Amino acid sequence: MKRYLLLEDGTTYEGTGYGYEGETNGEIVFTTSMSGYLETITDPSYAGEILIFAFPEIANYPLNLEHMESSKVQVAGIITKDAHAIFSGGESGTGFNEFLKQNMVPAIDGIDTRSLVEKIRESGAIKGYIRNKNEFPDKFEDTMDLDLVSRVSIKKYKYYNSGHKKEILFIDVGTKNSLIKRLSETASLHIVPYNYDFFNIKFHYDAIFIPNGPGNPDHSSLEPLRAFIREKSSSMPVMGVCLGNQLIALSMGGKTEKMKYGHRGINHAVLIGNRVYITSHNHGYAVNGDSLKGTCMEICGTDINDGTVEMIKHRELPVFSVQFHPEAYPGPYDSTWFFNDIKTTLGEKI
Ligand SMILES: NC(=O)CC[C@H](N)C(=O)O
Repeated sequence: MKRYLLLEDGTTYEGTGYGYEGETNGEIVFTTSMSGYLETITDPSYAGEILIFAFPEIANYPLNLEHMESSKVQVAGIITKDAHAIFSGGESGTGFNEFLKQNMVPAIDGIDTRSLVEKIRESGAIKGYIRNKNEFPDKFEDTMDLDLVSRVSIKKYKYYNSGHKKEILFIDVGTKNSLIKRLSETASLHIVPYNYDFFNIKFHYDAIFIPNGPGNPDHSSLEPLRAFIREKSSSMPVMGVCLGNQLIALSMGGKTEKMKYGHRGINHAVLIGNRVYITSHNHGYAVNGDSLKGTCMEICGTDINDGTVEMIKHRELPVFSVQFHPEAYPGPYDSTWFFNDIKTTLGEKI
């Protein structure tokens, strides 16, 4: 079945449709990961985004549903060069095509993803539609302006007792399962929605953690959360990953900005101190380094290729966060020391 990718700049790409038969729209972004396709498409940070796999062969190994990073596929759509879409097998017995149908996510294959990625590298992330007809919509919606966190955040408080005495207030702005798993190796978790009644919390907790999540970190719906981080950071450890890192920077008087086309992939080199770590990335926004001047936060890690701020910490207090993904999934384990830092911050032995 023919399907079309329609871009805001007037370009049309024709391909073969697979997955769900409806249409979709979003910001078109690309990942350079060669593996971990299931972990990637189920990461809630991708809400509102149509994902191009820059690596040509995708879904060429079976789905193992245990590797899902949330309960469903979160990308708005998928663009591939050569997806092994009907490949079935593995524990689930479900092929990629069938899985995307069940998850109501449209995909398009046979696209010249190399030229598309080059276009985005030149002009920046672009809005687009995947449609069954070659007909441009009246308007290209800016999905990054939407309150995406409300779509993916947990709806009700949940206690995750991992047998550890220390307790973390884990604010779910769109977490990946692997982050919950990694943190639960250090503490029990009070997992709360992003819009929880933060100033009336009755239970005890020793630290706050804010994970990854979709959309613009400066969105107005996140202001009560930023105010809470601002207030609590003077009295207890606050740590974060990706969206969490951006929210901490904003809370402390810094600014964030939209990147030209973001970082999405699993081999981004980050310099921290005098060491380079190969890290997993998925971000379209970044902390503006200059905006931290005169604040209590300092930059302690940057991306080697473009200087993007990748780690910040408080000059005096135990408040620190990373833009990259130390939990990997998918990605290399170079930066798992981040979880040891959390452990020692909580007074636990490594
Ligand atoms: N993975 C994330 O947490 C992404 C954070 C934010 N939505 C961004 O794109 O930069």
